[in-house]
Amino acid sequence: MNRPLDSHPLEPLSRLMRTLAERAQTRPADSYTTKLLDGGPEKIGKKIREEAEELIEAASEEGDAGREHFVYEAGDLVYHTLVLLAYKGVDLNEVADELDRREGTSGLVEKANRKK
Ligand SMILES: N=c1c2ncn([C@@H]3O[C@H](COP(=O)(O)OP(=O)(O)OP(=O)(O)O)[C@@H](O)[C@H]3O)c2ncn1[C@@H]1O[C@H](COP(=O)(O)O)[C@@H](O)[C@H]1O
Repeated sequence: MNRPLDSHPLEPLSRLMRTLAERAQTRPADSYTTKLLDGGPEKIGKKIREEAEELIEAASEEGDAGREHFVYEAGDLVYHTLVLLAYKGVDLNEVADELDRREGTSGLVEKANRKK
C-alpha cells in the first residue's frame, strides 16, 4: 500500500472516479475504460454481472489467499460499477448523498413503508 498515512482511506475511490469521469469526457484511445464506455451500458453491464459472479464465488474461498482473491474481485466490481456511473455522468458524491439520506432507516422499515 502506498497511501500516505494521513490520507482518508476512501481517497483513492474519489481519485478513480475523477479519472473515470475524465475518460468519459475525453475517451483516449489507449484506455480500457474508453473501450467499456464506448460499449455503453450493455458492455459495462455485462462486465458488472461477470465481476459480481466472480466476487460471489471468491466469497466462499478460505484462508489468506481466499481473502486476498475476494478483495481483488471486489476491486474489479467497484471499478466496473464506477465506470457505469461515469457513463451516466453520475458522481460518487451523488451516491454518497443517497446513502446519507438512507442512514438510520432499516431496510425492513423502508420495505414496510414502500408496501403501504
Ligand atoms: N481500477 C482499475 C481496474 N480494475 C480492473 N481493471 C481492468 O478490468 C479488467 C477486468 O476484466 P477481466 O478480469 O475480465 O479481464 P479481461 O478478460 O482482460 O477483460 P475483457 O477483455 O473481458 O473486458 C482488466 O482488464 C483489468 O485490468 C481496471 N482498469 C483500470 N482501473 C483504473 O482505471 C484507471 C484508468 O484506466 P484506463 O482508462 O484503462 O487508462 C487506471 O489507472 C486504474 O486506476
